[in-house]
Amino acid sequence: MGLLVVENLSVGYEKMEIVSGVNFTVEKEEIFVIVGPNGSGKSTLLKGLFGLVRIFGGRVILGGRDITHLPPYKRSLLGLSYLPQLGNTFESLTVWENLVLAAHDLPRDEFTGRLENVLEILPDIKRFMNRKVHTLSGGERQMLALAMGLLRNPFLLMMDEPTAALSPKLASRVFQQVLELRKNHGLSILLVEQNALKALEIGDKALLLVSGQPKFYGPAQDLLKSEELARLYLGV
Ligand SMILES: Nc1ncnc2c1ncn2[C@@H]1O[C@H](COP(=O)(O)OP(=O)(O)OP(=O)(O)O)[C@@H](O)[C@H]1O
Repeated sequence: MGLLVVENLSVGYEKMEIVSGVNFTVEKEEIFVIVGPNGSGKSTLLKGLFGLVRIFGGRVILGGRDITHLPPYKRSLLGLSYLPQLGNTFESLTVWENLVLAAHDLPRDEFTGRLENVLEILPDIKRFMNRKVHTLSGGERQMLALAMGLLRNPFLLMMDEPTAALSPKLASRVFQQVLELRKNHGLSILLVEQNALKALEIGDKALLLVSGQPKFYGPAQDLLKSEELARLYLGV
């Protein structure tokens, strides 16, 4: 049994089904990559896994438990963490205030210890702890969003295009961090990426979505090697 099992899942908005009939499994300590052209439904699928959009059919099983219809906060308490592409921080508040908010529903006495762990993983945050978020660079904001996700001690971290709007150098750092989170902290990571080539290089398994339909599911290396799919859909 995988850590996250997605069975014949279809998701969308109101009357519109956007993603249809998706099946995949994410194992412990696996990096799972979702790629596909613009508008193919990658973000919608991720939102579906976190309970933020309408489920049209299928099931989502986390650690053996059916979470298909659980609200997001309950999924979060079960160890699933979701970093959205936009609006993942509170701009007019300081970094410290954002971290406190991210942990608002956790036991108070756990906050200090968890924050220490997170600052060990992302020490750079200490440098801008008292700054307002709107004064941070794109890379610093992304780091804060990651810290907010990690504070919740997830075992499965879902990231929606964490390298969007970052320079190639900072994007490489994010990919490096993803590898370290797996290696040093045993996390599983589900990564939606525009930067398909780089993401597939660090990924174990991959799903290719095209117009809401799964076109490929299997080892990430196989997708990279498939000249036809890579050329047609990933611009490789
Ligand atoms: N709130 C919404 N209501 C209705 N349709 C939406 C909503 N959000 C997204 N869509 C539509 O769903 C489709 C899939 O969008 P989605 O953002 O999931 O794609 P994506 O693969 O993540 O795209 P990108 O790579 O450009 O971020 C698009 O046609 C989009 O216009």
